[in-house]
Amino acid sequence: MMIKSCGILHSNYYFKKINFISRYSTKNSSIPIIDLANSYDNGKNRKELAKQIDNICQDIVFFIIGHSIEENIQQDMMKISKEFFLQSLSIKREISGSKDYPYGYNGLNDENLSRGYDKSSSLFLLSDVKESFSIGPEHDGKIRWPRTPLAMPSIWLNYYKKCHNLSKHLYNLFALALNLDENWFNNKINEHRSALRSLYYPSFSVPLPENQYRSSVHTDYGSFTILKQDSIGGLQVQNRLDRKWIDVPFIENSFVINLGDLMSRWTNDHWTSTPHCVISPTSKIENDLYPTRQSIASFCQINPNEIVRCIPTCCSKDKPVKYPPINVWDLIMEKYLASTQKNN
Ligand SMILES: O=C(O)CCC(=O)C(=O)O
Ligand SMILES: [Fe+2]
Repeated sequence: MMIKSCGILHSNYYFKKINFISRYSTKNSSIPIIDLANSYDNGKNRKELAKQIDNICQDIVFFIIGHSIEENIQQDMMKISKEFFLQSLSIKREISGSKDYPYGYNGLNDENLSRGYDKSSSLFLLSDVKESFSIGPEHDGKIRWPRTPLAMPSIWLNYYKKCHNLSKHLYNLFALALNLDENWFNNKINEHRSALRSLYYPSFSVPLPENQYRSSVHTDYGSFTILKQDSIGGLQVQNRLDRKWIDVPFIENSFVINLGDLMSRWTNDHWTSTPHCVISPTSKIENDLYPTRQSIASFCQINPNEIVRCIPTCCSKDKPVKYPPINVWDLIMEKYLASTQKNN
């Protein structure tokens, strides 16, 4: 219904408070779901949503729905990645990472993410039971693609572009949530080094030992991660307030957003990066195997030469700066080399 007052037309809808947040709750967890659909065209909505994002980021990860990445594009990405992983090891090993090219293929036992997170407890852990393939941005030199599948470059680059566009929207919301100008992050991501990584956790027939994970406990290195997972489960995150580990369920056509280490540094721990891991499945499927699992992580990184220091709105006399300024790429490489033990 339209209301006419003082010559200005308003619709009732305009005044209605939009509910952006719902929650996925189980007996021992509750994870917020943010619907972005109404946040694209309307600045007022973005500000309203940003206030709620500030509260959520002080606590835990969140899901996003109503985002801009079409479902068929997500499915193509999962499908072509699976085709890649099901090839012979020799083809996959043709593109492997190094200090100078921290992308490409990592096979079973090539990585232990907890080594870059908690050196002491990682000594007891065996390597992660997973495979991965990663790329960096096109503007950072030539991407090394596997020989096959032939359609991989076009599908991956399309997905990469979509994630970057979505990340720009999320950066704007995070800036508003931190009482900054909406564009505050723009000049920090114009030469970004965001990485796209597809993960494949193979099936197995006997339970993994207690000291082995599919992905061991870690925090991500960049600003935040846009994570797509399949319906198999296993992802767990640690709640900031009570430090409890909770399962992250599968929600169709959603992404999990978890904050990385740069957010802790920028915000002086007002928000912190979320420790997470992937545990092995507890039940077998028909063919007497524990099921495979797939996920796609888009790690949103900033310009490599950027110095990250506390955001002015996050420190005061009562909240002195905790972290010294740091060059971003140094921090990322330190963690990458620790978890992969690649020193050349
Ligand atoms: O596979 C997942 O769901 C999570 C993977 C992950 O946390 C990572 O690669 O950093
Ligand atoms: Fe992660």
